[in-house]
Amino acid sequence: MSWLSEDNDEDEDKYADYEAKSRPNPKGNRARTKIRPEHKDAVTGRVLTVDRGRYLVLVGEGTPEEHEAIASRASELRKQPVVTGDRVDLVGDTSGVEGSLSRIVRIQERKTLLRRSADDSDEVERIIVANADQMLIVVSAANPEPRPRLVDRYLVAAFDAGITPILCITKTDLADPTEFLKNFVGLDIIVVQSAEDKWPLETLRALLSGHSTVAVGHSGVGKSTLVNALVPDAKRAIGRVNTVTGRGRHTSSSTISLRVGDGWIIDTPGVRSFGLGHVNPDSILRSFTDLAEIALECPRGCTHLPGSPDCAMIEQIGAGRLGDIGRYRLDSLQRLLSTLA
Ligand SMILES: Nc1nc2c(ncn2[C@@H]2O[C@H](COP(=O)(O)OP(=O)(O)OP(=O)(O)O)[C@@H](O)[C@H]2O)c(=O)[nH]1
Ligand SMILES: [Zn+2]
Repeated sequence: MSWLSEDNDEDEDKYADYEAKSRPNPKGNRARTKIRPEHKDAVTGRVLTVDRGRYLVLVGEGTPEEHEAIASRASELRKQPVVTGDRVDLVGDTSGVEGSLSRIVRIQERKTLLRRSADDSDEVERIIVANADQMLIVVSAANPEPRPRLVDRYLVAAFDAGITPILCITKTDLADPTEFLKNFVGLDIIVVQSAEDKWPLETLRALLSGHSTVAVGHSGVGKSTLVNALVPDAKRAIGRVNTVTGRGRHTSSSTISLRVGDGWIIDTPGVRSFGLGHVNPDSILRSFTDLAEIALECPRGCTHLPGSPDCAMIEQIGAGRLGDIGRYRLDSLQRLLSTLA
């Protein structure tokens, strides 16, 4: 059976007995009394990719027995999405041999969770990736034109999730990114530049080493090109940018984890928007520790946006506290907060 199979539930019969025991009493709404099996023999794995109800899971990571297994999701997890990057417990046939199918019975506690809320272009909230500790925000210097607001949105999502952002600006052979990059000088983030035939592979490998890095970017910015250069076996589809609209075709359709040295890069499909309805402004302020300290003196409910009455940050930074960099940082913070306003 292909793990790309459309049918999510064809393995259910194998577990019919188990299902029957764990189903709630159809008549009542009493709590279930049956104790579920504890799955003591479960093995742990890393979800590499998800495709139509099938999960590709890496089992025995870093051991001589390391292999990929295909899994479905136990019915008791039905309401909980399992996403790329999740650590899961598997039962059943975890051998990974052709036709084998195991079953995810538990999702281990997540260290981070990157989400995007429903918005105009996508009406459901999506969890993009679990357990990433870095976000590589890929943006092109030209073709398509860089959009600071989209980068701001990625930054907000990263700060909110407690994920460290890194900015990678591609296609610097086509345009000078200096002006664009001025938008981000107030942020304490690493910026990497990339150009055709001058891929910053050593720099990126060093940054990715030992981390789980989710790569995000608007379609067509050259993210797949970079990922392919970093992980030559990955063969991520590379699209052509439509020269009329500057938009890339959607060529990569699923989120996938790829190994880069002793780290992981998690490539996501190019997105045009990034809903942030779930984000609390306080979580953004927390990422600016120097400014957060001043904000303690702000009036209750202060939004810190330009024009906020008696905002301590605006007053003190305006008066030179933290110097020039303070002004840039306040600008950046206000821009990020305004994406939520
Ligand atoms: N001039 C130039 N072109 C580049 C560079 N990087 C990528 N490209 C081209 O940009 C186009 C889009 O690249 P992709 O790697 O498919 O872009 P993507 O961001 O993965 O887009 P999706 O797959 O739609 O998410 C391709 O034609 C690439 O050859 C670069 O540094 N300079
Ligand atoms: Zn304030």
